Amino acid sequence: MTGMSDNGEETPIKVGVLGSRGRMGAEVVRAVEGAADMTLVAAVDSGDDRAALTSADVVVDFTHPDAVMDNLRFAVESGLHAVVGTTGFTEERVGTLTGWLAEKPELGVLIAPNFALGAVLALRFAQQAARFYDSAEVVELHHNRKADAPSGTAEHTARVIARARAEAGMEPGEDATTSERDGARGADVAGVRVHSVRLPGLVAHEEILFGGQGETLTIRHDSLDRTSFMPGVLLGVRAVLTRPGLTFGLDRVLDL
Ligand SMILES: NC(=O)C1=CN([C@@H]2O[C@H](COP(=O)(O)OP(=O)(O)OC[C@H]3O[C@@H](n4cnc5c(N)ncnc54)[C@H](OP(=O)(O)O)[C@@H]3O)[C@@H](O)[C@H]2O)C=CC1
Ligand SMILES: O=C(O)C1=N[C@H](C(=O)O)C[C@H](O)C1
Repeated sequence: MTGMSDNGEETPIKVGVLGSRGRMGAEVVRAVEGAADMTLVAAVDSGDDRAALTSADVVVDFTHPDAVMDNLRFAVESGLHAVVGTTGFTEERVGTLTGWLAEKPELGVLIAPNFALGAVLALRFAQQAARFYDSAEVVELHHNRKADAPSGTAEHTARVIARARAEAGMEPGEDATTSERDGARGADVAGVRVHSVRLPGLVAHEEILFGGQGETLTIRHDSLDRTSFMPGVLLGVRAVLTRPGLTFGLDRVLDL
């Protein structure tokens, strides 16, 4: 709840959704409509007027990596908190957003590469495991309508693993490959190989594989349905109101 009305009742959080006709946006619209402490004030998709969002307290963005920065600039300029699931956040983009937020220190923006609880836990488990194994690789598997590869989750996971290994003073894992067809060893993300699979029937899945002396460890998460992301999105909407500045990752909100 955002505050008290004149008669002493708590007022619901006013939420606007960007990308509202997409796979995720439509699910967010349903989740907000079903939340007792929220009210949906705007549902905006490609070609719609974003002015409808200005009555919101919080905007939720599930659009496209090419659209999200412009949407965020609009949100910050309009004095709206934002919860963002859209992928494509490079360090440069995070720096740009941080600059915009410096002009509006009361505003909060939460960006989460993945809102599913299990995916957030898998990331944390991978971070803990990283320093105990010689090598790590990530395999992400998604539906074939996905625009970006590797997934934002896999990219973030690889970077977190790389950072944990560097902090532990570890060298890159041994790999004798000298002859390689392009892409056969996946994308190199901060020294960690990331492999992307795209198939109809899949939703969102990730395996983090570690190898060491005589053993492997596999951490796997499966989103079997897009409702898996909704508790995290609603949690983010509630949390962002009291978290000024940029928060990156739902793990921060869950206090893991
Ligand atoms: N963080 C997380 O937990 C999750 C993140 N994602 C990410 O969310 C994003 C969206 O995924 P998904 O819902 O599957 O994609 P969809 O393509 O199904 O939905 C995106 C929607 O946004 C619309 N859109 C595009 N540009 C704009 C704009 N400028 N303003 C308003 N609406 C716009 C699209 O319209 P049109 O098609 O006409 O362009 C479309 O309706 C992706 O980056 C994906 O990786 C997905 C799942 C979970
Ligand atoms: O596009 C998707 O579907 C998903 N996108 C996010 C990502 O790229 O990590 C989150 C989840 O994997 C689903």
